[in-house]
Amino acid sequence: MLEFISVSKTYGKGRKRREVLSGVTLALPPGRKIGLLGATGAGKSTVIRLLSALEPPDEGVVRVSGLRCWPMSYAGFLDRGATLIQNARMFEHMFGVSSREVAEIAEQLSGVKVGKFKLLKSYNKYERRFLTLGLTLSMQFDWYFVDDGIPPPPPSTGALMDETIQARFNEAGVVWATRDPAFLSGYCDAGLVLHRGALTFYDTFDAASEAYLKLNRNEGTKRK
Ligand SMILES: Nc1ncnc2c1ncn2[C@@H]1O[C@H](COP(=O)(O)OP(=O)(O)OP(=O)(O)O)[C@@H](O)[C@H]1O
Repeated sequence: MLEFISVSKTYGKGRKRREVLSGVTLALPPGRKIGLLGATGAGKSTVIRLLSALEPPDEGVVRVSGLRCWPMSYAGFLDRGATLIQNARMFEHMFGVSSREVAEIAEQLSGVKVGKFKLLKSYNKYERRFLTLGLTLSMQFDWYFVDDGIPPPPPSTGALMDETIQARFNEAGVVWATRDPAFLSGYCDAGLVLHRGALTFYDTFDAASEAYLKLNRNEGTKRK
């Protein structure tokens, strides 16, 4: 379970004050594929950062059972001044997994020729992006988060990367943020709708899409 208990989050002050979440309480069941729907600027990225613990709430508590991964496109967990195996050792330290296995999986998924003493900052940006994604997918988490999209996989190992993403996601809960419900239809089996500080869970993705589209239509009518 991943829970928000009376969670509030606000940016800015005075006229620039922007309340993204206003006292939200909800529980996300484990193992579900949850589409997070919100208009541009509604706060989807903020919700993803709160869910994945990259950012704390101003008020309230985020409670989780199981291991949370960082968002799929996040690279801030890497030490660019260290080698791949040194980064993998951090995984061993934090999660108790084998660093050798982590490094091997990351290398295989990335399709990058890894140098034993080569620091991550010495790879080119594509190689580093592929190694980052490889490390992210090197172990199984209980929750995954996608903000809009997954970074494009390397051409040489794209199929293996896609297969691995599918396998990891199948064994976990996923929260995937998008503005466009059509993009996630057929994949998600539950939904969250974010609108003006309120975040609502729907037990089916169709119900969430319908509620989201209705809110957008109403906003459109108000603006006319
Ligand atoms: N670190 C920050 N400091 C100040 N304001 C912020 C910060 N992060 C987000 N905001 C503001 O909070 C609001 C929600 O931003 P957020 O990026 O979470 O929305 P979003 O739904 O992901 O947007 P988009 O669909 O454009 O990606 C926006 O008004 C944004 O300007």
